Amino acid sequence: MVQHCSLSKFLKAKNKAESSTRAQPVGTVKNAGFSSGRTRSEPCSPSVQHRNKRWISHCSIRPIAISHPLISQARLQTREEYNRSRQPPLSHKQYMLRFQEYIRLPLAKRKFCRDCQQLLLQEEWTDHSGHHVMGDISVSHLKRPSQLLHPLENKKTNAQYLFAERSCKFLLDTITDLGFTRVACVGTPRLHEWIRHQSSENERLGVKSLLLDIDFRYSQFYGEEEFCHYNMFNHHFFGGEAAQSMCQKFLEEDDGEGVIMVTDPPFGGLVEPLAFSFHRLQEMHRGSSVTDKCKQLPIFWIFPYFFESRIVQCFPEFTMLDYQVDYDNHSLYKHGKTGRRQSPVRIFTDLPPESIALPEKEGYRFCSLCKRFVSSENKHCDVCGVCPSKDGREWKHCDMCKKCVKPSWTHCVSCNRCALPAHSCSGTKNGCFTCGEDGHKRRNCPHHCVAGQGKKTKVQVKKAFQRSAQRPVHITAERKKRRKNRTKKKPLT
Ligand SMILES: C[S@@+](CC[C@H](N)C(=O)[O-])C[C@H]1O[C@@H](n2cnc3c(N)ncnc32)[C@H](O)[C@@H]1O
Ligand SMILES: [Zn+2]
Ligand SMILES: [Zn+2]
Ligand SMILES: [Zn+2]
Ligand SMILES: [Zn+2]
Ligand SMILES: [Zn+2]
Repeated sequence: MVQHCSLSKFLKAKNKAESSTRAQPVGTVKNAGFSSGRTRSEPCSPSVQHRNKRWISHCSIRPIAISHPLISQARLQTREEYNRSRQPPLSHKQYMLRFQEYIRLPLAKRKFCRDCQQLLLQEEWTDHSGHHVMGDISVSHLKRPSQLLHPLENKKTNAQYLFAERSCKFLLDTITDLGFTRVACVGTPRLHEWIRHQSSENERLGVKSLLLDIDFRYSQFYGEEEFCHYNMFNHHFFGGEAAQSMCQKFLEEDDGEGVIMVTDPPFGGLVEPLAFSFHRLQEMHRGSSVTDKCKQLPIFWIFPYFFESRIVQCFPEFTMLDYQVDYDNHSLYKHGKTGRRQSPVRIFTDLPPESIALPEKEGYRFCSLCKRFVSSENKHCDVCGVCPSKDGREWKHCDMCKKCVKPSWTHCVSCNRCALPAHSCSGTKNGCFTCGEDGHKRRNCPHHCVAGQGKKTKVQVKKAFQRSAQRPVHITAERKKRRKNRTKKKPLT
């Protein structure tokens, strides 16, 4: 393992990194939170389905608008009004006052409404009669809100896939091995609570965590120094300047040393707007210090491996680790052992890969030629000079294609490339025209820009962000159907 001093040397050296583009001022965003257009005392449906729908609609992540010359003032105003109407009924401060009142209640009086996803004070019980109400909410429940709250379930926008303990443990062990003492958890509520839990059990660990997430339910459990209601698709702090400066203070503490950001965005999200926000968080971390411009906030960005080229376009210094991130509530994204599917979710980082030891007891090994830890099946190819596998299986070298390919592919003479034996030689019927892979079309191809355009400029990234911010709200039934088919379980090909 590379020592901590070499890590900081590395960080210094690489921080000649591009200074990212200044964001357009964020105008309006679609809000998330408890508000459903009804007041807290109005009854709400007890059905689980209804509950999920309600949360999904409030936590949908499509970034709406930034100030833009093509968006009329009137339209911006309408959106602002709409967003105001979606604000949660209480402020973060008010939720905290409620929480203090709540923890003073005896255990028998601590109730939680599962339909409304809300901690209940005694005077609210009658409003929730007929709802699914849990009693005896203990301190350990309150310390593990991600286990109490129902994961949001909208597959397209805001599915809350929560880390399995194995992944939380791996992430925290790695973070502490690398010498970090503060973690900005962007969209990683379970990691945040794991860090807080472990740090309270073991004082010597001493790792602090700040959660930034759009899921406003967490403000019932965490104070303003532990949680910011944040939209990572347009770098918007719902709590305004106060919340933003809380985050800045956290990032700048200890002169910006010892802090890392870990993010696990919803996979349906576009890479560019996310990268845009992460660059802005890095700017916040650099703060106003003129002397130490080279200091950069390191990132663990957790995302599926097939987004590698897109992420690398936005963060050229990032590499992908072989570690397979595992989730509790996603049957597809499980660590592969004994016939289970392998998880396609990986960690992208600007830290040197050789500094991140992957657990040997899970089959990872160090490749001294690639100078990084790789999965057990990922065999080094002497021709390509790398351990080539992306999906964790052993890939094979094709002399005709001059690269390593998936084990299930064979070389097709008419297409002059490797593909699945059952592929259609016209090349375009089912798969992607650019890379030939099934499961997506050319416009969504993660290799598309690499093949066609090369690295994206900051202006292109910014434009993509703006375009995504202006997309219409509606999705046609046809598009919905296509997406549904795409997300159906598919075996590895
Ligand atoms: C795939 S889950 C990751 C959870 C993580 N694996 C964990 O266990 O801690 C995505 C997370 O991002 C949050 N999220 C979704 N859209 C967001 C947005 N626009 N801004 C900030 N957070 C968002 C969700 O609430 C959720 O917590
Ligand atoms: Zn209720
Ligand atoms: Zn290798
Ligand atoms: Zn090869
Ligand atoms: Zn081939
Ligand atoms: Zn062919």
